[in-house]
Amino acid sequence: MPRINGDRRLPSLPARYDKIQVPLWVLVVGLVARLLGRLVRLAVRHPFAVATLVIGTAFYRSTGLLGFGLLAGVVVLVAVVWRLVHRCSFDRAAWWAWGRVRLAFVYRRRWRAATVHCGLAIRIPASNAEQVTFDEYFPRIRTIRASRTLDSLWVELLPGHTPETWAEQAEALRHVYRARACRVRSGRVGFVWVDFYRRDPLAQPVAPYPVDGPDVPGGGLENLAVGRREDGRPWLLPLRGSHVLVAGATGSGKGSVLWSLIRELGPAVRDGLVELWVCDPKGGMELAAGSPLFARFAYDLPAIADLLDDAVSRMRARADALRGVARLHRPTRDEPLIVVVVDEIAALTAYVTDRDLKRRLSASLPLLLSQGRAPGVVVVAAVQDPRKETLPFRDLFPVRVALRLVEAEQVDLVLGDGAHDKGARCEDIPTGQQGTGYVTEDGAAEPLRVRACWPDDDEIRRTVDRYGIPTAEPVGDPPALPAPTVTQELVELLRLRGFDHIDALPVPARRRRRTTRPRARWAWRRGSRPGGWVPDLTEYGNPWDHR
Ligand SMILES: Nc1ncnc2c1ncn2[C@@H]1O[C@H](COP(=O)(O)OP(=O)(O)OP(=O)(O)O)[C@@H](O)[C@H]1O
Repeated sequence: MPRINGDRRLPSLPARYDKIQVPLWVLVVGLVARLLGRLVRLAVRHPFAVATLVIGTAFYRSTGLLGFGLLAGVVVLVAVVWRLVHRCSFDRAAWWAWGRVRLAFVYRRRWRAATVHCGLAIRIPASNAEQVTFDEYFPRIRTIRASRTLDSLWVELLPGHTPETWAEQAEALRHVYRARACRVRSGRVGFVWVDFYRRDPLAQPVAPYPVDGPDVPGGGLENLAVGRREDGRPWLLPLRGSHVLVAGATGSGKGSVLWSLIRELGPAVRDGLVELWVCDPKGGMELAAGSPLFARFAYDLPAIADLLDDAVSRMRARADALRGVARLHRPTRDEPLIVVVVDEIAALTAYVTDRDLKRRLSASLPLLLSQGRAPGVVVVAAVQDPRKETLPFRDLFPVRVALRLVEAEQVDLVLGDGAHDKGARCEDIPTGQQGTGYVTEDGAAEPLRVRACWPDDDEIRRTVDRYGIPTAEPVGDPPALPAPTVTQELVELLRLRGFDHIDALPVPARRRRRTTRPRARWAWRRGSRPGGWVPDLTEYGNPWDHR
């Protein structure tokens, strides 16, 4: 009769182990050896802490409390002098020491319980006939990096675990350690970084970084420092050889990302290595302030279509010239990097009603996005609604930034599938934290939380004054004339040209009422200006044209 279990043997049943009688001295020697082994292991793993403890105890025993206090005073004095002389190395050492303290007293203290309760430890049943037991395996913390904002633990994965296993438990770990946030980043194979954030470095607006001089973070067109990362380091955006899409609901701060980028390009614009071709389909309101920095600036649809067609022509000419010479264009003064900036790209794709314009725009934009990277014509675009119907060629942008979004589903549309599950909660970004968002970086599996710098109007003005090109001519309707300064000479000149009286000008109704006020008329007749009253002649047109 065939056996139910085939030819396999039955698993062995737990059985009572034989007891071995050992002499007492063997037991004592064994325990002492074990204790010594643990001490040696402790000294090897924590040499600094053990050395401090040993030296401190020895000093205390040989000199007493006074000597020990003196030693502590000398240590503090050395630390203060060190900090004053070389702040950078002092900070590094201080954060290192602080990290060790937190590792010992915060993380290691609750580590075993935390990993068991979050399902990150492995328990294998090892019961025998006498007792129910488990063999437990805990993930090991290999090292810690502490900084002002976060503690990063470098953890060795147990067999069968992946970075995703840990990412799923990030929220539970956050609560165990009372952290503001916990994120998991994959590291080398078999390891993960578990970041516990104590403070939010992005809570306050980020001041713009210097763009000139020795303190410039990043460097080059591959690393433009446009904001701050959650770990406190500068957020570096690659531009050369890439296209950048910034998606965010209205008022989420897309403008600050665009302005930070434009500001960072200021020195390269001044040196002639970059040309900014800017399209502002929202009527030029957002970006017009920077027009002296722009080689081309268009804010009505026909002008934008012309600009994009010209960009395609330049791209094709360059591609012909570079064929067989280089695989990626290197910006020079003769052939600068062309950065096409488009604020609200949906206005060029989804909301155009004119058929001809629509045809031209829907041909040029995908061409630039699919072929412009290598010949040095890159596109930086902002969009409010990232859905496929609004932006059909969204996937052609290698670098995508998601600011505050209206719906959770939009996160994956911008950053790629699974980004929301990996922690990019763009719908939870507070409305008051404009410029905050998530970005996926090359090689990083998890989205990175960032906040764009906030260049205010004064900073934009300073940038324009410093790096603007005086010859730049805007494309589109001519700009409004600046209000002329009304001086006595101007009034005399107007009289000479046939205007005997200021009332003879073609005054609009509202103005006429104002200029006929007795005080104002008196002032004009006397040829002086009453304090604080500056007549605005803009509505008259250019006074030099009145003949
Ligand atoms: N990085 C930032 N830091 C602090 N405040 C910011 C930042 N970015 C924007 N703001 C504030 O938010 C306001 C709206 O920003 P912005 O105009 O850039 O939004 P937007 O996304 O471009 O909106 P829309 O799509 O409606 O033009 C700004 O006027 C400014 O006060």
